[in-house]
Amino acid sequence: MVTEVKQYGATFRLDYGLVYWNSRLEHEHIRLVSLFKKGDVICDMFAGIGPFSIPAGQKGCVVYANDLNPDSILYLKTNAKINKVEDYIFTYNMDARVFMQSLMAVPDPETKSKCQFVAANCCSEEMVSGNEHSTSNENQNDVQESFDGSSMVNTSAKRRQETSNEGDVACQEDANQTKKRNNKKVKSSGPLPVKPWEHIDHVLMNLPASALQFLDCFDGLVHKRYWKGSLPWIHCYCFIRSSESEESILCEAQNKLNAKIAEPIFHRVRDVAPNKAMFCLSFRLPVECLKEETEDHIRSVDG
Ligand SMILES: C[S@@+](CC[C@H](N)C(=O)[O-])C[C@H]1O[C@@H](n2cnc3c(N)ncnc32)[C@H](O)[C@@H]1O
Repeated sequence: MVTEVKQYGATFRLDYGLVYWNSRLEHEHIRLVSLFKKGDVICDMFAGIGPFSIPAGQKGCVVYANDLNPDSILYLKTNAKINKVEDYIFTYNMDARVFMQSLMAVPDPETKSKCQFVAANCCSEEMVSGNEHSTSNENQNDVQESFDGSSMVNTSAKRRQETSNEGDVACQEDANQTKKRNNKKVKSSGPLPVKPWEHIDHVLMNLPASALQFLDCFDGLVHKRYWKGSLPWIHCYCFIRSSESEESILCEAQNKLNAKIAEPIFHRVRDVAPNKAMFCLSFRLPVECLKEETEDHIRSVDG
């Protein structure tokens, strides 16, 4: 049965028989979205019908939202329209691991001509001065679920400060750069372009029964050479049973990442059974997870 529910001013249409919905997560949805800033790039690996993605879009974040269930994606698209944030939310229907790998793949120069064609069809009027993809305002959403790289170039939010490859990727953005960026004149009301392989602010992993198992996809996912600014926050949901501890979960996460997590934050979301609670483990992606390019790869990508 199709029904509508409201959370923090957003409306969600859904069919309980076809998609996941849990009203008891409302506080958690609000808590996490309150961490996002306007213009942030969000990657929602297990988006469902959008209880994180929709309010993030309402905040002016650009969201790459994925779910394996095609019905979830249908309702997510519907909900993006109902809440008038379809320009900010880009939907994908695939396994979360494949989604992340595709999203973070640096486009190959061999596909460049195709990329430019896609860019010409999708780019919302370009937005900021000096953007080499400046073009028309048509069919902005036609590039959803396309992973040829340039679709991403033209579908998202804010510009990042340029940092040298040797620079400290984990450092905070320079305040002046942020101010300059915010002062740029925006012709369109939609989001500004971003390349996800250059910057993502937050990755959401709300699949508590198995999200930890997906952390291995971050090992070597981010290309050090192309990344700009701070490394992303990963918010990975999990269950902790009475036989387990935060330390054992952290150990599991680190094993999957193949890197040590500095300053992990465990947030208790709710008790789901007498001996089982849902937690959110948040941490910055460790620098050790970054991929160093080989000389051959650099030559091939740079042409
Ligand atoms: C617990 S629900 C969370 C949905 C939403 N984020 C929320 O907070 O309500 C997990 C979602 O992950 C999706 N899912 C399960 N396995 C997946 C996979 N391998 N890749 C992508 N999505 C998956 C399910 O279809 C479901 O919508």
